[in-house]
Amino acid sequence: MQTKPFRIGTRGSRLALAQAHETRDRLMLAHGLPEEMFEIVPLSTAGDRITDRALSEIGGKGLFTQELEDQLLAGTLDFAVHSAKDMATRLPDGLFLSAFLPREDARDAFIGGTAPTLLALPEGATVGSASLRRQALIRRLRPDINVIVYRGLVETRLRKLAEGQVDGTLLALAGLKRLNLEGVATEILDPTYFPPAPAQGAIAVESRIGDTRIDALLSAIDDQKTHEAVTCERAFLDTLDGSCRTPIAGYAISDGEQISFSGMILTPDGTQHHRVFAEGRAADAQAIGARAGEDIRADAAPGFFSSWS
Ligand SMILES: NCc1[nH]cc(CCC(=O)O)c1CC(=O)O
Repeated sequence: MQTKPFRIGTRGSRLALAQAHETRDRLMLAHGLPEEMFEIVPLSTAGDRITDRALSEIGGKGLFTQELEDQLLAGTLDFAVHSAKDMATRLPDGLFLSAFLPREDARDAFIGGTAPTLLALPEGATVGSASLRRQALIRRLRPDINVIVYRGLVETRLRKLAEGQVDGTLLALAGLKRLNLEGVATEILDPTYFPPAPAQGAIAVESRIGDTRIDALLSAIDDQKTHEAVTCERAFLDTLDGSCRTPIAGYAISDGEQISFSGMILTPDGTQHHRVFAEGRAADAQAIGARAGEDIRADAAPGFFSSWS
């Protein structure tokens, strides 16, 4: 009988803490365990400390996860809770994504200052986003808009908007909902023309391969449909580029039997894009995503990827 509390690693941002708490609450409910059996351990990561440069410039997704992963491997954490979207597609040896919580709304939200919708913004308006996917999608729809790099916590970005530094910004609706801030959204973007990032809206739990005690704990809260959808989207991303240096969107829906996937790649200036659609058995989620990545790569002209540099 386990007596020491399980140690749950998380980043220290309000969004990360909300996600760690949701995971803990689900585990308490699933196993009938008291709160004292879980200790939430917030850690500051390099990605949290460096907020003035684009992620793609400073080394990508690993910056948000390395401290947590080091402590998982050292055994000082039992598992870590992450936004699945922030996870690199290749994890350090010995670790895996063991569970996914039921997905929150995967769509992007527009938060407008000077106009309520992206299309209603005045000519030449400034929109803040650090995501290459959002930047490219904005430029595709509104080439006149001046897109500026805009990083930091959800709260910081909303403050800059309130101060008038930008005319609007984009955030994942999922993050806003988890912070009880969805009321700030002035438009919810249709995934058909503004497709979300792979794994957006999903919470992933990372743990050690072969830790059967933790596997048994976490399997009770794993949502199979989310697991399948995110597996498909991450396989697509991995086939194209596991980092966050390229504008890539991917969104899958699984009903537990069948999965359907749509993906999109863009040039950073938004002038060119390609789309792919795929469907098949949910059990083949990984292969379907990987195949869709190969198909879209074959469809793009040879110069498409090299023009990104
Ligand atoms: N890259 C930061 C990040 N990682 C996950 C979310 C939102 C929550 C989610 O997608 O699950 C955000 C902020 C945002 O994109 O608005």
